Amino acid sequence: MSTIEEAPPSGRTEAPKGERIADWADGRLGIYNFGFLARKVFPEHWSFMFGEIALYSFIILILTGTWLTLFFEPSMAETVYHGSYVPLQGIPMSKAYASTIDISFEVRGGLFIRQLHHWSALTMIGALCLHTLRHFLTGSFRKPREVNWLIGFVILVLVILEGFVGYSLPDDLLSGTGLRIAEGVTLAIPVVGTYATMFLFGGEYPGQDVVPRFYSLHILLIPGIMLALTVIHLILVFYHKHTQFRGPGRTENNVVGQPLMPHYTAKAGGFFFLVSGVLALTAGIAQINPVWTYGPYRSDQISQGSQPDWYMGFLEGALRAFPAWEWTVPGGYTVNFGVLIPAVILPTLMMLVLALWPFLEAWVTGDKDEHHLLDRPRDHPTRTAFGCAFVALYLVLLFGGANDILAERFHLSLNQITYAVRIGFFLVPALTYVITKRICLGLQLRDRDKLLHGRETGKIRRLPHGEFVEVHEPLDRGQEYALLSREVRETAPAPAAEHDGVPNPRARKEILRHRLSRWLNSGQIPHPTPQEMQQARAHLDHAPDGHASPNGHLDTARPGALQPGREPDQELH
Ligand code: HEM
Ligand code: HEM
Repeated sequence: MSTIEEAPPSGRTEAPKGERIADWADGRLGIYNFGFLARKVFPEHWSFMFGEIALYSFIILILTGTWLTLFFEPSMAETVYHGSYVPLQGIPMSKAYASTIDISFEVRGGLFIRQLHHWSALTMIGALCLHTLRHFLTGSFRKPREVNWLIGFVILVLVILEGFVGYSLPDDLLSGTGLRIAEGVTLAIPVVGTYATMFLFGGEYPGQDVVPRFYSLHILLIPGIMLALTVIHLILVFYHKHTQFRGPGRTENNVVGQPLMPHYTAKAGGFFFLVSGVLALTAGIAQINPVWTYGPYRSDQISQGSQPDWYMGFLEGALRAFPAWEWTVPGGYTVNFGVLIPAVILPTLMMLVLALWPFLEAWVTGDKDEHHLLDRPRDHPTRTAFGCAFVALYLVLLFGGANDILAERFHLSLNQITYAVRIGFFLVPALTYVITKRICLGLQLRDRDKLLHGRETGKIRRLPHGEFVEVHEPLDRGQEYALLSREVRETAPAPAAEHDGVPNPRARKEILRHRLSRWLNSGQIPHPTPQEMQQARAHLDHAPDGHASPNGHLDTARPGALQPGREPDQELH
């Protein structure tokens, strides 16, 4: 006979407290509808962390910047310094400069927060440049992410502007020198330059308005737009889902990785504290922008060895290296090419290429497909070489911006450095292009070699007849798949000169496209054929001392077919 035992009454008449709070919130905010976000999948790769570093530095900038607003006085009204920094005692200066000195020496923790703000700014811009480079080199900007690339690009321009504007706020001799250059550059813009300068400075340079104006831009307008764009940027990353590198089980239709809750949240949270910790440590021990040593700004003075923050250095270099060309237009107007070309036209062209690259590439390749799998930089040698040449050009100009420091430290002639920068401007990017392309081709050949002959293990064996051989191990199935799944791109066909006896009206445009597409797709080492793979495998299997291949035939026609089951989670597009 069986008895039914009833559980003793728990005494609980309502749901647990946590559930009640959740129900309460759901009734008002509909939070249960967002449950799917918890299962959002994030693939893992070290290069994805640059965006996170930028985000965390931005958060620290907002926090430290808000703190600085409590003590900084954005005014160019004159005051006389009577604070604790003796060398500046009794010196007239603007209130902006005096308040920056006070933040540094009078306010408790002020110097630390100022330095944390400045180091976070430098780190954020550095991380964003690497973030941009990683997207460029892996082709993540292709359809459907072109708009997100453009949004990112606008953020990049804004953050550089924000950095420059913030750097100008303390009104010290160094930042004033930077502002003086900005004035010169604005003046060099034909037709509107003079009006734009008057508008910017509220009259003749330096005037009384520039610091309060820059202050509004720095704490309100620019960070406000940046924040809004960053939110849209991240929503779009969620919406498009993340890209991923090729590998077993990874297709154009899924994302394989760790879910947002709890893995990614825990990891990202830890990483936030790590980034903050490193920034705080740097701010605590590494001095940056010691404005008290420069003194207040005076338009008749300039300090020796003036250098902007690193991200503005390329403009400085371009200005220093460009010849002082001028052209006086009939009527008595002077066009200052020596400033206009290096400081306005050159950076605008560089920025345009960067902003429009996804659209140029899509037009040249005629590719209308969505891409969620990333290219390895070596597999797209022309794009990679172009990106590296771009970085090389930037670095040459950055180097040129430090010509006085280099001349002084290394006892070189300033003029020789300037000539080296002029030659390097053309030569270094061209050499970088050629060398990078060769490296990419070499790496592709190595991949092919690995597929056909296995991985070199570094183990040397002696055969019975005395010969020494290196043991080659076949790649495991996952590695083999990742290498073989590389996309083979096709070149746009050469256009016909005429159709049915009628000249093709779009022939010139199509020829241009065909040539560009040939250039862009050049340097693709073909995959080994199935016969080559079979022969190589047979050879490896029977090699005197190689390991037997564990692999059977690799089915590359079904990319999703290989599911090693190592990854914990996946999401479909
Ligand atoms: C991406 C965002 C930002 C960047 C790149 C940035 C950059 C900078 C830089 C380089 C300085 C000069 C620091 C120095 O004196 O050594 C500065 C100063 C300043 N920033 Fe920011 N900033 C950002 C956001 C903000 C925000 C959001 C606020 C306020 C809400 C803010 C408030 C200030 C103030 C008050 C100063 C003047 C104080 C001083 O120079 O010590 N900043 N900023
Ligand atoms: C405040 C500035 C920015 C923040 C906080 C930010 C953050 C992020 C994060 C966290 C991701 C996902 C992780 C990753 O793929 O690395 C991402 C993706 C992306 N970012 Fe940014 N980003 C910023 C600026 C930029 C810039 C300057 C560009 C390029 C010009 C850019 C282009 C992209 C693209 C195309 C993706 C999608 C790629 C993918 O899904 O794999 N972002 N961003």
